[in-house]
Amino acid sequence: MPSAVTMTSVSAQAALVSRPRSHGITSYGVLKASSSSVNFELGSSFLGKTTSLRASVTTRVVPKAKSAAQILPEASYKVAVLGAAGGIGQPLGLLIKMSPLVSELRLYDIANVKGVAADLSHCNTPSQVMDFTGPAELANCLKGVDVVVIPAGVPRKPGMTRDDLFNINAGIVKSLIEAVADNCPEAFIHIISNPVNSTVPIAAEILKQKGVYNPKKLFGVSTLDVVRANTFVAQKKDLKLIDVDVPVVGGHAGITILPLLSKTRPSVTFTDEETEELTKRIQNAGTEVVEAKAGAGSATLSMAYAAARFVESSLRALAGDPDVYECTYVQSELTELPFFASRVKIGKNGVESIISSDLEGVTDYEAKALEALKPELKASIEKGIEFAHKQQGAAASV
Ligand SMILES: NC(=O)C1=CN([C@@H]2O[C@H](COP(=O)(O)OP(=O)(O)OC[C@H]3O[C@@H](n4cnc5c(N)ncnc54)[C@H](O)[C@@H]3O)[C@@H](O)[C@H]2O)C=CC1
Ligand SMILES: O=C([O-])CC(=O)C(=O)O
Repeated sequence: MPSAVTMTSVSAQAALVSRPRSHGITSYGVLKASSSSVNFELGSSFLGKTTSLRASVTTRVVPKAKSAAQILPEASYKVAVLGAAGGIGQPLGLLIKMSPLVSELRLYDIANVKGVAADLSHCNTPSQVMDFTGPAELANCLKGVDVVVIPAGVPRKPGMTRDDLFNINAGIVKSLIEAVADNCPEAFIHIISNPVNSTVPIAAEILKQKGVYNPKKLFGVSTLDVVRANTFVAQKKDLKLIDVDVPVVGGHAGITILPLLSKTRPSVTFTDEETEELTKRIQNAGTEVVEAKAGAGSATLSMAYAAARFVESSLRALAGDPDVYECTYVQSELTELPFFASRVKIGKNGVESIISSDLEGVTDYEAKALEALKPELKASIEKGIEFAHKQQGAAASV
């Protein structure tokens, strides 16, 4: 049975909830994307910092006046993590537990989740932690949630590509998405499980088969590519990290990861050698971690950080922040491919618009890299769709 370990402490909440001065949305500043179009002043975050974030997309959005309820938002969102006892799931649970916007943190895994939940529940932050083990408890985990994050599945070992995970992870994602479709079809769905280039199309097909597909609410989490690009560029160019924002488009594997360095904010120039070196490093950063871990898995901590940022952005969008932009892999008409990662504007109902300007006026290097990634990304998308169709055919013939 699912168990709930409640922690309620008004003082804990007061310690965490920031009091934004110029904007109505509470957030913990370090996880906020720096891709907003207005200047924010966030009050004290859980790290006690005041962070000012600069404009970095071209369209200026003027925030509307807020009602009293919006100025003091409550921790009111329910977030489920599927695969919560894993390498990503555990630190991700911790970071979500620290969010002042979350009222319930529901942790699901096929094993070992009870201990993770008991442990996290002792943190004196607003959310209630609940644990759910195994398929029999999955429906209860999902009912009524606002955001579902899926890091369930096996990670790479040295020598493997992300596509080598397809045979195991495709089936895991399929079964979890079926449960999402049955229990919380309105939720934002964040897919972390690799190969993201294929698992997102699988999820879309399963949701279609169930008659509940909403392309605005299905997101492949490619935030880690942006996080890495921002870090590496800031290091290379000796820039203040919080200011740097590099859009990363395409997909989430090898050459399909395309950082648009020419679109870096603040504007910065790169030599051809720097462009080549940074692009390759960003594309191979996952492999860099896989090799350093030498068989013990792939990126977990930086991934949890990136996923928590994407959750936080989604919750701010749900709470009415009019200024939420993230790069994410979604159904898209930006190119001839049906799924493509790019910067999108996220609102209460999911993707509000796909930002096309990042693909305009790119360098020759970027234009060539964009053409070069398309065949691989197309094949990965088709592989996912074909898998979902075959599964449907097999189910129908039983
Ligand atoms: N999108 C991205 O940028 C990134 C994606 N990943 C991917 O995330 C996935 C997870 O990585 P780790 O957490 O390191 O792996 P892990 O093996 O440490 O954890 C995976 C967890 O999933 C659970 N699990 C397996 N089958 C499940 C099912 N049917 N239902 C619920 N839970 C299930 C396992 O029990 C385990 O606790 C991998 O596929 C990895 O490639 C990793 C890093 C970055
Ligand atoms: O490299 C991997 O297998 C995990 C991953 O997607 C990343 O770290 O970007």
